[in-house]
Amino acid sequence: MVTRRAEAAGGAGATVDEGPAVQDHYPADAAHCYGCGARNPFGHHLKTRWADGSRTETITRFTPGPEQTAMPGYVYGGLVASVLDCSGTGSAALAGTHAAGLDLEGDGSLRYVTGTLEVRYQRPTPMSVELVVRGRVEEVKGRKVTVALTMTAGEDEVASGRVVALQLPDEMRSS
Ligand SMILES: CCCCCCCCCCCCCCCC(=O)SCCNC(=O)CCNC(=O)[C@H](O)C(C)(C)COP(=O)(O)OP(=O)(O)OC[C@H]1O[C@@H](n2cnc3c(N)ncnc32)[C@H](O)[C@@H]1OP(=O)(O)O
Repeated sequence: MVTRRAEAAGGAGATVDEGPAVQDHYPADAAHCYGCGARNPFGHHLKTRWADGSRTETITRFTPGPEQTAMPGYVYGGLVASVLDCSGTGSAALAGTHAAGLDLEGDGSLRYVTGTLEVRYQRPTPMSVELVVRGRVEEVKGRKVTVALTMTAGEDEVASGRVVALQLPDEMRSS
């Protein structure tokens, strides 16, 4: 378990980053994703966790490097979209697995793909600063989960968006 205390997340002593990362519980045959797959040696290896006990808010962290530059000192927008994307599908997996009454560590995670990704670039995103993505689960409806996302760099909200994720159909899983 990773526990981090972050004043920025809700005042002194607020506890965030509790519990297991959903990506560590993806089935091995569905863990190759560039953004979030543990089995992709070239990917981001994002880790998404419940932010607190409410099971509605998630948190994902990523620090970009110089190879992800748009212009000197600032992050490529496609990278921002990619991090929001897999933060969204990870949040959907947490929410869908929880809604199905499954235990992440005992049963593993359900797997979701992106149906729709919306991104609003609010400010230039600074390089080499930890980006913190917070997800808010808006709806779990059948196989579909909608997640609202914000990305902050330090004190600044640099991007926001929304992911509609669909539980991976069995035929895609076996292909
Ligand atoms: C991807 C390759 C996997 C290979 C297998 C290996 C496993 C590896 C795991 C992959 C992990 C990647 C995680 C990282 C994120 C990505 O990068 S995923 C890659 C990008 N995404 C894609 O390629 C997905 C392409 N799209 C599709 O395959 C299909 O359109 C989908 C998304 C599976 C949906 O098809 P479907 O399951 O037949 O959906 P359907 O039953 O028609 O609709 C169900 C509900 O969803 C809604 N819906 C359907 N499509 C959409 C949509 N696009 N937007 C919003 N709502 C939608 C419908 O309106 C309906 O809503 P309700 O009426 O119930 O309210």
